[in-house]
Amino acid sequence: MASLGKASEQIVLLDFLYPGLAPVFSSLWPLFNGVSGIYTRLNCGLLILVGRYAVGYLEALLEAYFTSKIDVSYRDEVYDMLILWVCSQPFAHSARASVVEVDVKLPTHANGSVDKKQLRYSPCNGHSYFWYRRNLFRFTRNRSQEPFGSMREEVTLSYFGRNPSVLRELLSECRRHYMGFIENKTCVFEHVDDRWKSSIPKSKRDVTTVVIGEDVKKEVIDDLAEFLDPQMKLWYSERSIPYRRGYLVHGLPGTGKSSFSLSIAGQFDLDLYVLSIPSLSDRALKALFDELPQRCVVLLEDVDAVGLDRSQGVVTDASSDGRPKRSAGKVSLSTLLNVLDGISSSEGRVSIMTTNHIEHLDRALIRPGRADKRVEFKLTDKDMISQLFLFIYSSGPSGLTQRDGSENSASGDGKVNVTQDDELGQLAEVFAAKIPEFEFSPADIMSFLLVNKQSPRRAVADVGAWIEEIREERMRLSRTSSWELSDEDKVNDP
Ligand SMILES: Nc1ncnc2c1ncn2[C@@H]1O[C@H](COP(=O)(O)OP(=O)(O)OP(=O)(O)O)[C@@H](O)[C@H]1O
Repeated sequence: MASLGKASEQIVLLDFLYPGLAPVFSSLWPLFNGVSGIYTRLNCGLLILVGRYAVGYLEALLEAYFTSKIDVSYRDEVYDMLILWVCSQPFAHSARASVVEVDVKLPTHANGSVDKKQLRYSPCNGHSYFWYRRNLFRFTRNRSQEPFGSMREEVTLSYFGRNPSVLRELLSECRRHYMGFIENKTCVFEHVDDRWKSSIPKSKRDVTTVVIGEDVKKEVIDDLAEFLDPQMKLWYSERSIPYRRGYLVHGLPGTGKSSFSLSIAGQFDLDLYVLSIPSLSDRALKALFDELPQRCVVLLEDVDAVGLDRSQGVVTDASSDGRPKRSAGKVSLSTLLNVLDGISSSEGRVSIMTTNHIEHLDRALIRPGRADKRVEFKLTDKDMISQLFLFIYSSGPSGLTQRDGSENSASGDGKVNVTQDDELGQLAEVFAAKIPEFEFSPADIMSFLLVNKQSPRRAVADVGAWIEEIREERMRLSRTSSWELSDEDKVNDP
């Protein structure tokens, strides 16, 4: 009796502190005191259920009438903007549930160094609350697995208030943060199945660093500058001409086709969307083209891998003129033709198709309108070789020059010796004279020069031996492939 009296005193006290909750306390009291009969337990269960429902109801009420929210599409670049900002905020580091990744988008320090393999934490699978400009926000991110194994994310940003402009302010801040991050970089998008995903932004590559014939370079750049002129869009629309421009860049491997595409995207401050034709299906190609933004460069690599049955739109091993096709891709020619000049194609789009085998392309693909200009990237001539030499050994904008510690060094005292510009010019000429024209690609020459980047004199001295080495290696490779071919013939030959 004494304990019951004490209990009711305490319940009265609790009721005083939390008015209206006396029935709840009196139901729970026996449980805390070990006097838990069946009715008490039932009461508790019921209370928990009602409590849960009430909390859910209150949450829904709060969300419906007192919060503003924005759903952020995982497929959109704004997702990258938000996540980049979130990762830089203190609340991201204290989230109880988070995703950890090696930070591949780490900014490089001013001196060019990077802190290797830093970890990046971002809240995931739950809510995170944070304050921004005296407003309380909630960041919700949930990951789930899609039927075909790919990951899907749902991201929502909400704010406890009814003014949606506060949310937009925060997103503008994320955008500013992101724009600072991609300054002087080219945003490159690659495809994951039928979705675009941004990859690490690449430092803008100056067009002068891609050594091709100056006339070819100038022709393309002038043409593109004219096309992208703000007045041009109107000019095209007044004449009902689709506002698009297409280039076909062909040449042997390693002649700079991809590098040039990246550099012109950077030069005109356009994003680059890269499609590797051999790895695509018709469905994915259509979906990806549908999602291209206005004013961008879309790079279609290895278009010779496209299937060539134009009439049925199915992939076969034969070209439209009946010739056997070297290799058939999963993308049919009809689909590629359709997406290139379909009605829904994005305005202001610049497409660059690259191929190592122009002779395998169907005429329909390279007709004007789809490929307005054809550009051939050639193997190196004397001029290109000496340009590559000067490009490697001249001092860059940072003032960093090559050092020459070779035995032939002018000082001869073992000290590092910087080659003078006029001497460098002479060395470039000697170097170019030693290499036969149109035998090596710029990539071949670059790889040799990079090995000798500390010493232009050693490069000049060793280039003869390198040529012999490459020729022998090519001979060996061609013998191996012809043996493989004859083995295949034997198998096919009954
Ligand atoms: N003309 C060039 N000027 C400067 N560097 C070049 C040039 N061509 C190739 N390189 C260098 O060689 C490498 C490969 O070049 P790139 O990928 O642009 O060639 P590609 O023609 O696209 O080759 P592929 O046909 O095999 O895709 C790059 O690192 C690039 O810097």
